[in-house]
Amino acid sequence: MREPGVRNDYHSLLNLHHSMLLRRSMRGGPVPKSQDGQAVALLDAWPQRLTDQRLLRESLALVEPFSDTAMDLYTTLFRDGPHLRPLFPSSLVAQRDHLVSSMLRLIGDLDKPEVIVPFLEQLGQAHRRLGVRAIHFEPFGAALLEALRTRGGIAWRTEHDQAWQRTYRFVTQVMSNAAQAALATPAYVSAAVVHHQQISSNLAILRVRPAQPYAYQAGQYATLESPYLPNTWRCYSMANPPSEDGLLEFHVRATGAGQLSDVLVNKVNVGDELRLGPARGSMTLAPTPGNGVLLIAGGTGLAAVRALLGELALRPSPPPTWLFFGARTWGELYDLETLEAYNARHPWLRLVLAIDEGVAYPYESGTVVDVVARRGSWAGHDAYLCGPSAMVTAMKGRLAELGVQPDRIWHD
Ligand SMILES: NC(=O)C1=CN([C@@H]2O[C@H](COP(=O)(O)OP(=O)(O)OC[C@H]3O[C@@H](n4cnc5c(N)ncnc54)[C@H](O)[C@@H]3O)[C@@H](O)[C@H]2O)C=CC1
Repeated sequence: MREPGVRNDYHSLLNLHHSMLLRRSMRGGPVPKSQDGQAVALLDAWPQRLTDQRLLRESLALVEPFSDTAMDLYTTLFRDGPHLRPLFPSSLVAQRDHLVSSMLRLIGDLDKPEVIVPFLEQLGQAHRRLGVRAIHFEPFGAALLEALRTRGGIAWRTEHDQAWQRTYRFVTQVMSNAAQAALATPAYVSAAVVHHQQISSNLAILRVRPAQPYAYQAGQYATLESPYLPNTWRCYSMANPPSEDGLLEFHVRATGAGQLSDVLVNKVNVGDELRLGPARGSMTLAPTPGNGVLLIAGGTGLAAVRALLGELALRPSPPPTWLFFGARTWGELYDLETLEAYNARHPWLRLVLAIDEGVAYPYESGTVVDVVARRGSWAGHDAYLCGPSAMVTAMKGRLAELGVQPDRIWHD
């Protein structure tokens, strides 16, 4: 293990290098602005991409369980480069799961450049927040290959190795190009917590004031990090549309001890600082002329839906809108005062509240999916869904059966 001072020197040098690139970009130096042409060139330079996809799929069977291989990768990486350890969260479990799901997604979609390039570009930009730079890709790649070869054993073939090497080169080039193109925009802004309301033991509403103007649209989400849990970033939707006071509201459910959500609900308080990554997500309002709007929220998925509702209320003549909000129990239906105030003020809005089991008038009984479906056809509506992924998947299927055109359904 090296001394903390050595680590700090290492990271200071990297920061210096980063500032130099930034200055060069501001002077109009050779820092790429658009990545589209670069990505096309990288794809053209990789003619055996589909064969490599087949080889990667085949190789996965040799290194099962892949989550263990990923953990071997981190062991090798920190053995050879202990100075890299501070770039990662103290618990590697979520990090490993994220890596595994990103790699499986990458392999599954290698034949779809229109999906994979934006995915990698976003990943490249997101890694800036963690202090990851192009220089770190080489030791990571070496550790990845060592982990694959060791686990693959005698069944590991040269073809598998080469396919992984070509893929990794493509991935890191797209990621570094995207990170460089984003150099002039901050990787994150700090934000002060100005309001923390504990709704229940595992649910809180936070309001934060970013230290500088923060651009986003209603329906988008941001990644958050707290100094109480360094290097762990999680996504939360802004629950309000952009407002003049610049405040952002987040709804957070604690899902497990030691997770960021737990820290945000149970530890963070007014006056604490958070870090806020750039806004992401495509679930923004794009009303089809003449259509009604269907807003559907499950649990804290209410956040994004409430921002969309706030945005609709700012428009001169909002379309007829239904808002369905479902929670497991009566006690978990939160933020009702705000929703009921909107409902009372706006004749174009109809609010329906649902709880999974039991009947508690005026709430409807059943999952939000069942309660929406119970009303019959939803033809002529644009639908916006936010909540647990099982709810979103089930709702998408039901809405398609109930007359909503698939391209008129939004979710993130
Ligand atoms: N906090 C935030 O800003 C955001 C949260 N989310 C996601 O929303 C989810 C909220 O979680 P919880 O509040 O714990 O919700 P939950 O698990 O308590 O479920 C809320 C409601 O969703 C419906 N639902 C859940 N599973 C369903 C299924 N399999 N089929 C049909 N309906 C189902 C039910 O009506 C249920 O009462 C999380 O997965 C979170 O990732 C999504 C976007 C933003």
